[in-house]
Amino acid sequence: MKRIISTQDAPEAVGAYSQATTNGDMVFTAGQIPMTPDGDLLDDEEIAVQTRQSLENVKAILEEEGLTMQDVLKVTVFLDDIEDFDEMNDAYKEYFQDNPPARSAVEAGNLPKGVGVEIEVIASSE
Ligand SMILES: C=C(N)C(=O)O
Repeated sequence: MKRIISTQDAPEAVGAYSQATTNGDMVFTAGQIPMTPDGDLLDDEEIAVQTRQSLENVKAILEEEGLTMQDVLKVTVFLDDIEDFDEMNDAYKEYFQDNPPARSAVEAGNLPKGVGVEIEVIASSE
């Protein structure tokens, strides 16, 4: 059965979605943008900073469900500008050093709130 995951350690949704959902096994996070849990938008920060905040939000949501970044199976990274790929990737590596999950990284352009990056993951407790 679908269950909503919610934590105050990640920013509230900026639209009509939940921070994450689970069926008790798989966890699907919403795309996390570089916004602090207090609601401060880091859209003017460099892409490395935006990437780290997005991944900190992912981490907090997973922790709410008792999972860690090691439990992530798949990541999708949406970039406003694919030219930011290398900078994003360098910051990203800090969170996934060994046995990194599968990942897709694409230029989406015009991300919500004018941010440079949005990151969503699928994780599993199994
Ligand atoms: C930021 C989002 N994840 C959204 O608007 O769907």
